[in-house]
Amino acid sequence: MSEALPPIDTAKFVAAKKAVEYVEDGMKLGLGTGSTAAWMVKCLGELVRDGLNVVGVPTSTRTAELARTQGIKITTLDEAKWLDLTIDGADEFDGELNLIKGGGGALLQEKIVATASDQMIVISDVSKQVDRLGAFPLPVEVIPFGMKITQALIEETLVSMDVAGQKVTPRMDGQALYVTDEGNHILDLHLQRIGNVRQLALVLNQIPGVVENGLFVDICDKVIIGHSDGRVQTRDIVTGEVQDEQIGQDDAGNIFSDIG
Ligand SMILES: O=C[C@H](O)[C@H](O)[C@H](O)COP(=O)(O)O
Repeated sequence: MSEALPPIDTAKFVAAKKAVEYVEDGMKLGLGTGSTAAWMVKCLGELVRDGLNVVGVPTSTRTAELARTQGIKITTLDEAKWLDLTIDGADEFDGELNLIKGGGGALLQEKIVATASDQMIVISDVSKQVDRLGAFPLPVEVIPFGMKITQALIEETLVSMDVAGQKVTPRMDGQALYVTDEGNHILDLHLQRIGNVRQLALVLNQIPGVVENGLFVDICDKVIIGHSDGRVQTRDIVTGEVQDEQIGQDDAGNIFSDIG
């Protein structure tokens, strides 16, 4: 049964629907994490049930569970070795398709998987598009041992780099520290605006105790931006091409999805 979606879900759904058009039979796919990526997994599940043969490497236990319920074959990155395409969401993206990721805590596996892919497509609603990254708190995954020292070293580094804001807060899950799929914690860096994204990404990873940061630089090739009226815009950073189109509408102009 066709069902009209609320505006934010429509934007995510149409971006996801467009992204799976890039999936070809036989591909090895990185499956992202988050509410937008979940739409992509559902759209992919529909194609798989129609006979598409793909194997997916999930970037979190949440995505692995969803992929299984959708009937998508999954494997590990080590088994797959290299991937054709990763499709994932983002918390922010700029004009060069640099990203902030990790709002859902999955940045480490997401970065490993995207880096091990020929291509990364980001799917997003238009609200994540920014001139400069940094309004969204930058997640940094740190090991539990000596976490307070790691936090202090990050704060010192931010001061020395003169990055605006500089408040660092441990991510919580109720009363306890948030624990990632890898058993680590997350520090959220409230920076407001990041001047030199590339430099900050490199410097953060030099600090002992930091496992990975949520800045994705030179990893994303294409962004598909969904709008609540069903329009999608696809921007390719490699070719510079920009394409606009309309996705799935009924006669009354409602965007619909048969995907449960
Ligand atoms: O850790 C989570 C991921 O990086 C997500 O892709 C990101 O937070 C965007 O999630 P959503 O699509 O739910 O906004």
